[in-house]
Amino acid sequence: SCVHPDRPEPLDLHLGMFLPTLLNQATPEQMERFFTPAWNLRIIGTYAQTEMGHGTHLRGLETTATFDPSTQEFVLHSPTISSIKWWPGGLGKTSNHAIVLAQLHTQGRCHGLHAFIVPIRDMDTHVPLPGVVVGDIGPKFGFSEVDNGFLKLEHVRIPLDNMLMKFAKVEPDGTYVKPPSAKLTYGMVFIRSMIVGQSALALAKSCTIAIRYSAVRHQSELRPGEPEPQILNYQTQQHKLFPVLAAAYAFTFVGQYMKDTYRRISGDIHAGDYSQLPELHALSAGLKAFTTWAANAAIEVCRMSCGGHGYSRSSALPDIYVEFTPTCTYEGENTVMMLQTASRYLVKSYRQASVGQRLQGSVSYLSEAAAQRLRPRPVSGGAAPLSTQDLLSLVHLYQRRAASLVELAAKSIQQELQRGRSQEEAWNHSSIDLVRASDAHCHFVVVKLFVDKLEQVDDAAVKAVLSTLALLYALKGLADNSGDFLQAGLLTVPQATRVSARIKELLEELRPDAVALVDAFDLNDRKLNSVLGRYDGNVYEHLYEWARQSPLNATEVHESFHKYLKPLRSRL
Ligand SMILES: CCCCC/C=C\C/C=C\C/C=C\C=C\C(=O)SCCNC(=O)CCNC(=O)[C@H](O)C(C)(C)COP(=O)(O)OP(=O)(O)OC[C@H]1O[C@@H](n2cnc3c(N)ncnc32)[C@H](O)[C@@H]1OP(=O)(O)O
Ligand SMILES: Cc1cc2nc3c(=O)[nH]c(=O)nc-3n(C[C@H](O)[C@H](O)[C@H](O)COP(=O)(O)OP(=O)(O)OC[C@H]3O[C@@H](n4cnc5c(N)ncnc54)[C@H](O)[C@@H]3O)c2cc1C
Repeated sequence: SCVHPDRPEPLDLHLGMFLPTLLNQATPEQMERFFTPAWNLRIIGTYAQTEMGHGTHLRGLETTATFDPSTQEFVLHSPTISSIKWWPGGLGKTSNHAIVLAQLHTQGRCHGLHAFIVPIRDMDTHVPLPGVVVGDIGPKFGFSEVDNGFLKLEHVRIPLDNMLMKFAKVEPDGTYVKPPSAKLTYGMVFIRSMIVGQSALALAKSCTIAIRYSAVRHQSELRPGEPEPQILNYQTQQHKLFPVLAAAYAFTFVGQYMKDTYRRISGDIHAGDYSQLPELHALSAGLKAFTTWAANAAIEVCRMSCGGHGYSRSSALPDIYVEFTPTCTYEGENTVMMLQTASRYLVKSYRQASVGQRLQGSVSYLSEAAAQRLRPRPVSGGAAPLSTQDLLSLVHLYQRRAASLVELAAKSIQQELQRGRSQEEAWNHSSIDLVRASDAHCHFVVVKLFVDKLEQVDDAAVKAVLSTLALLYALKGLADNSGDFLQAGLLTVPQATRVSARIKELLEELRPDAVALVDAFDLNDRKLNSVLGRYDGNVYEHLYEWARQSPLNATEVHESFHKYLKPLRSRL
């Protein structure tokens, strides 16, 4: 990042996971011994959890850490080819330490996954230590700046005090002391919470580039005989880009909320109050999946809306995509995260609400829905009147859609059980519904947070344009998911038609402010690194200059002419 901020780099894992894991799971003595040198880059670490055979299924990880009381050491070992640690960033060539997640064995019993600090390279020569086989996993889709690596441990011995023991402990005689909560050793909640903000940044960069370029690009004919219009004047171009702009603002507010919530709840956890950990896990897992999936798709929309020049690396959009897309996989594969939110939180909350429990936090609406189910349904049974102007009524609509889909998933599980399926099979045969329920829950949270944020805006003009963006975000989501709302009886076909018409009006309303709204992200040219997204709009001259710098243009006649073309001609 000394060359360019935001590009992935080998130290990302050291900064983004190694240090935070020490902060969350090291004892004060371990902080002294490891954090200080790690902060000064004497120790450079990574977070080695995933193995060749397992990434999602943590309980299936095979690396072992066996306590040897005779020497007061743990023996770290990779017992199978599939147990080789695979993927950790900075592992291949950069790190000299790793936090290794391994199955802890002591006094003949396995106590599950725990974290161990394992030196892997000599601190002075950087040569791999005895018993350590380490290297890079080879070229990837992107992330070429990062040495994602493999690590094979052959009976490597580390001191007892290298197990991160803030929560769980192993006594010198090998006695295992349980953590106050088994959930504390999972980790990853911090980085998932941070990724929500990364989704917002990726969206802000992409729509800044695409909207600025769409304001300077003139193409085709809108009215015969008139000059070629800005492509931003085409309704289809607005329909592609303005919802992305709205999502960029929405996710910025959600990212701030996620950071604040993480800070608040992790403070409670450090004070010994674990009661909010399930909400934090469910929210961070769900919003990480929801925002990265949405941003991943939107970056491609922005690239394609720039035509051929969008495909050029000069636009920066290919790099933004290649660097962002693994967020849908790492830190918890998105489908699995959505299932976590649904199975470990939403369905559990639905069942609690169904027996009259008053729920708090982001699922409090499920209590309302449960109470609603007990009240007699209105005879009409039809959808409530729809306002395409009133944001609060739209928030309520999203809330009811989420409640409906959570109920649908819970009932699906019930029906599968009644068909005689086992618990596990019943859940698996309802997993499509579970993912839909999580998606709808997260969508409601995003819409609600966007509207809540407007209450904090004092400037009338800013509030007006943000309200227009919030309306567009909510109505576009309603149109894109109209099946859910129709199926839940929350929308009629005439209302869906009105929504489409209102979206067109909002696109027109936003057109005059579109460039100002992306300028407001205040992403300077160095951060954007995009010829198409330049603040001065001077695209063509800089595009030509950028091409001229291409290494292929270092010589007028490329050596390939003499090496291949000319000899080929002589043989024809
Ligand atoms: C600083 C800004 C960032 C800039 C960038 C910096 C760095 C770059 C960072 C990242 C990119 C590069 C690196 C990427 C790193 C990685 O990818 S690290 C590896 C990530 N791997 C995963 O996330 C694994 C995903 N799998 C799992 O989490 C578990 O297998 C899963 C939860 C899916 C299932 O585990 P299992 O043991 O089967 O649990 P259960 O489903 O049975 O649940 C048991 C209970 O535990 C609760 N729980 C589960 N996970 C957590 C958690 N993380 N936190 C808290 N609680 C958790 C769950 O709710 C259950 O609770 P109940 O029993 O229901 O009460
Ligand atoms: C760029 C990059 C950087 C990474 N950096 C690190 C790192 O620094 N440290 C580290 O430890 N790891 C790292 N990883 C690994 C990453 O965490 C894993 O790839 C991720 O957790 C997914 O696990 P997996 O690859 O085993 O995929 P799998 O879990 O095998 O997923 C494959 C498919 O199976 C599906 N699936 C799996 N389980 C279930 C289920 N229970 N229900 C339904 N469907 C399921 C998934 O949805 C997916 O479609 C990195 C990965 C990438 C791409």
